[in-house]
Amino acid sequence: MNVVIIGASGYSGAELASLVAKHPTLSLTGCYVSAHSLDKHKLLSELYPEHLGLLDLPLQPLNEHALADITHSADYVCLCTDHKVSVDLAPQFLALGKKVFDLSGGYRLASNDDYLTYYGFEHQHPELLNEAAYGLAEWNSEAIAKAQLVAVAGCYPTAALNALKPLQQAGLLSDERIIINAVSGVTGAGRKASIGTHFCEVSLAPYGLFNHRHGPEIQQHLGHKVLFTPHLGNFPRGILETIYVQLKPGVTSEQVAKAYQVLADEPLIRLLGSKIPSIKGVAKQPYVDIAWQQQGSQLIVMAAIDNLLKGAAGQALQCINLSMGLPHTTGLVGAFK
Ligand SMILES: NC(=O)C1=CN([C@@H]2O[C@H](COP(=O)(O)OP(=O)(O)OC[C@H]3O[C@@H](n4cnc5c(N)ncnc54)[C@H](OP(=O)(O)O)[C@@H]3O)[C@@H](O)[C@H]2O)C=CC1
Ligand SMILES: CC(=O)N[C@@H](CCC(=O)OP(=O)(O)O)C(=O)O
Repeated sequence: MNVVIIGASGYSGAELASLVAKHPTLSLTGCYVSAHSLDKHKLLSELYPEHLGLLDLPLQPLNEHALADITHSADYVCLCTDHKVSVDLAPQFLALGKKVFDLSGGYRLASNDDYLTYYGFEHQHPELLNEAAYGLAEWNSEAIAKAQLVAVAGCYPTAALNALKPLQQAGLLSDERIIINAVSGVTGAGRKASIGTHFCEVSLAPYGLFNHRHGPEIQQHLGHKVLFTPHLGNFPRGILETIYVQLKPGVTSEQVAKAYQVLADEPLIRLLGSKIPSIKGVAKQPYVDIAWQQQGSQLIVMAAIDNLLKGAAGQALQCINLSMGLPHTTGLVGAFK
C-alpha cells in the first residue's frame, strides 16, 4: 500500500514517515507541507538528520499539482496537520477514494457544538463526524479496519482511556467524577516555535484548566465524567497520567486485577500491576504502560505513553495495520531497538 503524509515536517508527521519507511508492506510515496511552507523542497532528512538515508525525500508543497499526484500515488493519506487543516483536507481526499488517517482532533468528537466550545471553530463537515471511526486501536479495531476515515485518538486520551476502560467495562466505577492529572513533554505541542513551548522557558506547569479539548474526548469515549488537567514538563517526549478513581463500595483488588485482564493479551499494552510506570520506560517505545494501587475504594491508576508513538504516529500505524488485516505490531515492535 502506498502512503502519503501531509504535515510530514512536523513532529508526528516525521515520526510516522520513519515508521512507514521501515514498514515491511508499506511504501512512503510522498511527504507534503503547506503550499507556502518555509521547508518546502527541503529533504525531510535535512530537518531530522537522525533519518539520513531513510527519509531523503523532498517535502513537497500541497498545491493543485500535488493533489493531482496524490490521486495516482496514494492508497492511504495520513493527515499530521492542525485540527482545522485536517477538517478541510479530509473530505477532499475521501472524495478521491483514499482512506484517510487523521492524527488531529478534527473528527474525534461527535458533537458540532463541542468543536465550537473546545476547538474554537464551527465544524465545516459535521456530516462526517458520525462516519469517522475513533482510532483507539485496542478498543475499536473492527470499525477502524472498515472505515474510510479514521480519527486517530488523542495523545492524553489514549493513555486515559486504556487505563480506565477496563474498569468501566467491568462496572467497577462509582458515579464520582474521575480526576486525571497528566504531564506531557514538549514535543506534544508540535514543532512550530512559540515562547510558551520554547524548551528553555518550560519548567512544569498546568494549562488548559477546565477547558482542554481532551476532557470531552475522554468523557465521550469513556462514558463517564472526568476532570482532566494537563501539565507541560521540561522533557522532550512522553506522557504520564495519574488518575484518581473512586470505586463502587466493596470492589476488591482481585476484581480490579481481573478487570485489567481484558488487556492482558494486547501486545502494545504492558500491565505493570502495582509497579510505578515512568516516562523513561515508554519514551521512543510504542506501548502504553498501565499500573494501579488501591486502598479501600480509592484507586490510583497510572498510565504512560510516548506522545509521538502510542499517542500519535505509532497508533496511526496500528490503525493502518488493522486496515490491512495485519497484526497490531507490524512495523512497531522491534523498530526501536
Ligand atoms: N505532537 C504530538 O504529540 C501529537 C500531535 N497530534 C496532532 O497531530 C497533528 C500534528 O501535530 P504535530 O506533529 O505536533 O504538529 P507540528 O506543528 O509539529 O506539524 C504540523 C505540520 O503540518 C504542516 N502544515 C501546516 N499547515 C499545513 C497545510 N495547510 N497543509 C499541509 N501541511 C500543513 C506543517 O508544515 P508547514 O507549517 O511548514 O507547512 C507541519 O509539517 C495536530 O493536529 C496535533 O494535534 C496528535 C497527537 C500527539
Ligand atoms: C503539550 C501539548 O501542548 N500537548 C497538546 C496535545 C497534543 C496534541 O497535539 O493533541 P491531539 O492529540 O488532540 O492532537 C495540547 O495540549 O494541545
